[in-house]
Amino acid sequence: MSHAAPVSRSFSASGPLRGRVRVPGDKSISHRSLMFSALAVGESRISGLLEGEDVLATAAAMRAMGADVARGDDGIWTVHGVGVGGLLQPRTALDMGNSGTSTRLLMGLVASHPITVTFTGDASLSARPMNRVIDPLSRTGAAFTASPGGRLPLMVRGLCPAVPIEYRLPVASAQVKSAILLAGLNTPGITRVIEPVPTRDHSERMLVGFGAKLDVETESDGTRIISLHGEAEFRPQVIDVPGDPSSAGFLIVAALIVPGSDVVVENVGLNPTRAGLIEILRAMGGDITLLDERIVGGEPVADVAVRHSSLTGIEVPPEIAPSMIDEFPILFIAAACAQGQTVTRGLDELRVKESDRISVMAEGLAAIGVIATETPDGLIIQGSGGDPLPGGGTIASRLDHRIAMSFVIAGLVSKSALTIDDIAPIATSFPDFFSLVEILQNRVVQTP
Ligand SMILES: O=C(O)C1=C[C@@H](OP(=O)(O)O)[C@@H](O)[C@H](O)C1
Ligand SMILES: C=C(OP(=O)(O)O)C(=O)O
Repeated sequence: MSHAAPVSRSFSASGPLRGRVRVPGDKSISHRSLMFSALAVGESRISGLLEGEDVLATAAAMRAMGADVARGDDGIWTVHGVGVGGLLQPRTALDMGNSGTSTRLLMGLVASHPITVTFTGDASLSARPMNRVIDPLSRTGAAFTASPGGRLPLMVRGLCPAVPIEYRLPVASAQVKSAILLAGLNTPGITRVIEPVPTRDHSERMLVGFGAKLDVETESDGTRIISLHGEAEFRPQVIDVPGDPSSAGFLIVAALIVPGSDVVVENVGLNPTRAGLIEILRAMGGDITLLDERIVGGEPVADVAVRHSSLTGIEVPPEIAPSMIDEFPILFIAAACAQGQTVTRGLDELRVKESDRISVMAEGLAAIGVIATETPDGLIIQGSGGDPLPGGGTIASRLDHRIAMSFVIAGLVSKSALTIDDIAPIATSFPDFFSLVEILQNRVVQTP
């Protein structure tokens, strides 16, 4: 599932953004909906599934391991699962494309099944660290043969029955936490993950929804102890996937920085473990109101009303990072438009995403005339005080959807057009991105 040829495109200053748009389904919840439904015996139905390339890679992998996964003409996905412990040996290597979540969570699932699976991916995914899951999963008895540095391509030989482990996370990572819990599903006894810094909790919520017995204790310092009872039996579910707050973030920041904008982004998931961006943008002076707060698919959701605002730079507290980890690239664009300086730190994890998001954003901001200083674990950005950004440069998106989308939004407030060398990666998480931006610009909808 490697990308098509690079698609370069230029972006220039936009008129006000106005209107209402609905963001597509949450990527994290979409991956988990497919994986968990594939472990239930019977038919699960999923509406609002994100149909981005990353999630389609998960769908293909679950099919290759025996589940029946199909999309109806009404957009509802049905999955007939094989049962916990029932995953089959795939005939070929599983191509995970650009998706870290698919790879790491599936490595966990495979680890406790009696199958051997090779995972491959694109150049970005093949540069990302997998030892963070190989190390704990090896303790369950699974065997790994990885490329140098614990990279893809790699092979997992699962062990059944596997050994239940207790593991304290050395990095704040929902992917590592989830990989261990998923290995625990087909393992006798209790698998325990100790999470000193809370990360997104979609796995915990959904595992309980599918019928797993899982207990979470929170200690006085915020450490979470998650205990999963193994040999679970999953019941099929009807799932309504809420909208993706990480995708919404691009449209929310666009409305804040493009003068005259007044936008409602509908159906935004606001799980507290994902809602850091809105908190920080409000602290910067963003006019953001939550409308019609409700529960969708067991998750808090609201429509988010946003008006153009004068933003002020702030120091972003590092503790908030896990709840907005994928939103830092677009926060940096908001900071570039704010009055004064924005300081971020504690963002080491950004260096191991689809690209090194600290240095790639620093390089891109420099290319469009924004002063940004790279530190070992963050960026310090001097804002324009609401003036247009100079623009004019060319941005290397480096197979990273969030870098590409962040600079599309920067282009909307740039004096001279900026060029992005490759916008194709946007399809990994937000295939409708351009249509939604164009709807808000009241332009004719065009696909790139
Ligand atoms: O569990 C998940 O669905 C995800 C966890 C995060 O990764 P890490 O766990 O590596 O921080 C996030 O960046 C990724 O987009 C999705
Ligand atoms: C980091 C991301 O995804 P993944 O790790 O699944 O590739 C992301 O979507 O920003």
